[in-house]
Amino acid sequence: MVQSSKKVISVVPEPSLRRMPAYLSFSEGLLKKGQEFVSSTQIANYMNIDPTQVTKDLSYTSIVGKTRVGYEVKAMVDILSNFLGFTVLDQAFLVGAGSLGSALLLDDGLENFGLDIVAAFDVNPAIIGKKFNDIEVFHIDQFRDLAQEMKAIIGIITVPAEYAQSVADLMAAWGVKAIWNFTPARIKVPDDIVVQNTSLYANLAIIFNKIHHDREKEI
Ligand SMILES: NC(=O)c1ccc[n+]([C@@H]2O[C@H](COP(=O)([O-])OP(=O)(O)OC[C@H]3O[C@@H](n4cnc5c(N)ncnc54)[C@H](O)[C@@H]3O)[C@@H](O)[C@H]2O)c1
Repeated sequence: MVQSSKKVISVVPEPSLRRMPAYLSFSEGLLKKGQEFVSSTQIANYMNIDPTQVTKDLSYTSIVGKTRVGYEVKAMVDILSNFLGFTVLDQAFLVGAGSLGSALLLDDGLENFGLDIVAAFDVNPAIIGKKFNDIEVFHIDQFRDLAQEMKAIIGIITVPAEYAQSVADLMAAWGVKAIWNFTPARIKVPDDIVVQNTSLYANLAIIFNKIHHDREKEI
């Protein structure tokens, strides 16, 4: 079999992608302090990982290190924020403007990471018509019409778990490309829709597991 010498552009492994926002935040800090170059060892020490892992992760991007000096900090900030999609704003809808949903609507930080929530939906008459951070909450029955008008491509689900699938169906029928699901329910959507499940509680379970394990070791 003839091996092609052409470089294959590979899909970035999820663990590498998960580390990249931390590389970005670290290099932004260095840039503020006026540091021009950073080595993979310095990044690795900050991250508490091996320098070869840093080099491997960054090799998925177009960042190129220079022998002896390392990576140029400004280029790292620019390339990583582009690579992670943080420099382009993508529009999103949020369904379920209760305590978690409204907190997300009030979070200005999401825009810095490329997420622009343009409208929210709920079924509670006490919430409909309210604005959080200038984002209006509409009745869910208005979803189809407003989706047509606003053309958001990301759907955020923050409803009680039992309604997650029906909301996901509505979003899929409209044509979102990705769903950020904060509910503990596992939703089913067509394969071409990206689904990311996020749970603070899962992280809490890891914390508890670790501290309980350490406590057992002490006994
Ligand atoms: N991922 C996490 O870390 C995390 C953290 C907190 C809560 N949650 C989950 O997020 C969800 C919301 O939690 P919460 O504490 O904000 O609850 P909440 O009750 O405060 O808010 C839920 C909102 O959804 C609305 N709603 C209900 N059915 C709807 C429907 N069919 N269409 C549109 N809106 C509808 C309700 O009126 C309410 O405003 C739950 O599934 C919860 O388990 C996840």
